[in-house]
Amino acid sequence: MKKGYLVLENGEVFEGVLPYNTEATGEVVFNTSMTGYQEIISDPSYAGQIIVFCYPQIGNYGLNDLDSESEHLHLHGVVTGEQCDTPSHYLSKHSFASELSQKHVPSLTGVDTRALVKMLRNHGTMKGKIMSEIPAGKINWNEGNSYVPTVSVQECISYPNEGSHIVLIDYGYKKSILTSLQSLGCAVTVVPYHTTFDQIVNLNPDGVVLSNGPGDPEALSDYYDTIRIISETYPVFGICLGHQLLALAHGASTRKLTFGHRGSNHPVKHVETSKVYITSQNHGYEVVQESLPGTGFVTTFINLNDGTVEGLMHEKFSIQSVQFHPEAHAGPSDTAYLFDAFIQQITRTGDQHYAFT
Ligand SMILES: NC(=O)CC[C@H](N)C(=O)O
Repeated sequence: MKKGYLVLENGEVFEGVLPYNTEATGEVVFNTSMTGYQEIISDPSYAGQIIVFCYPQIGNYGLNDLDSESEHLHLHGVVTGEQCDTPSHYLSKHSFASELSQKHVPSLTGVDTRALVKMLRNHGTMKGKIMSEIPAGKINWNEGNSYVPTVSVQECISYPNEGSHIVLIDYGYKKSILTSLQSLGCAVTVVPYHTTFDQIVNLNPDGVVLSNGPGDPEALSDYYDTIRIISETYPVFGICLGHQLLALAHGASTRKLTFGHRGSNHPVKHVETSKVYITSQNHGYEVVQESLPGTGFVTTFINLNDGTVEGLMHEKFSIQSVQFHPEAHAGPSDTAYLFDAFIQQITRTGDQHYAFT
């Protein structure tokens, strides 16, 4: 295999090998999950990013036909310590390396990921390039931060069912959000990120879910007004990017975390009950706690590692949101009950503020 390099914005270079010859540019982020690499690489929220896997060997149980979170891979690249090319699992259909090469995702392996992650933790997330040679001249680091249009559906897609009708606004939704709603009997209509309020009214939903998605939530500022009106009209549940957008739409602010939360074991505390849940997370931005007074939002969950906001509930409107992933995949399903709580909230009349406990 050919030598390759991860060249970082701060000038640091990490050497590895290129399983095949490709180049990539993206925001270099790390994920601490020990398992779940198939779900992680297929999560559309990673669009525009190069994922460094902290776990030393990736690929040993292969990839199957069930666990992908989207049909296409939207991430820009993958960095690993070691890739296993001889997977062993009864459901395995192909190897990690073959999935990446077939779907044209650049990867670099044989990298000292421990040193790389330590550096990212100290210096913060930064851009990087996977390259076959270290360039002599200056690198152009300008890359877009607006990946939602590339991952969202182009047209509405309906999934009929007997129960409540949920409109899922797609900023890059994970399949598990759809299946979590379907498993509760919900009929789901997935709609593009730019769907107008009137178009949503025409769909006559019982509730609206705002999905996860890639990039800086402020890149979607054109849609704050629509999101605010939707959330003042229908019961709404926001997940990750959806949570950030709800906060922004109601006047709160967001900011970038130094190195983000990406992994399958992030502890959060439910403020009202002090119960602790282990959650799946993948985000680089946070809702700023100090920006919440006056917005009508109260904090429902906090992250026990760094005290950041992990959940919100509106005092007046039927709005709940979480920064973590109740659909799990990859990760524990401790908070899967939140989908159920949302549907119960919709079906109860006159009880807008069903507590998420
Ligand atoms: N998974 C997500 O929805 C991520 C939200 C946002 N792109 C962030 O990184 O914070």
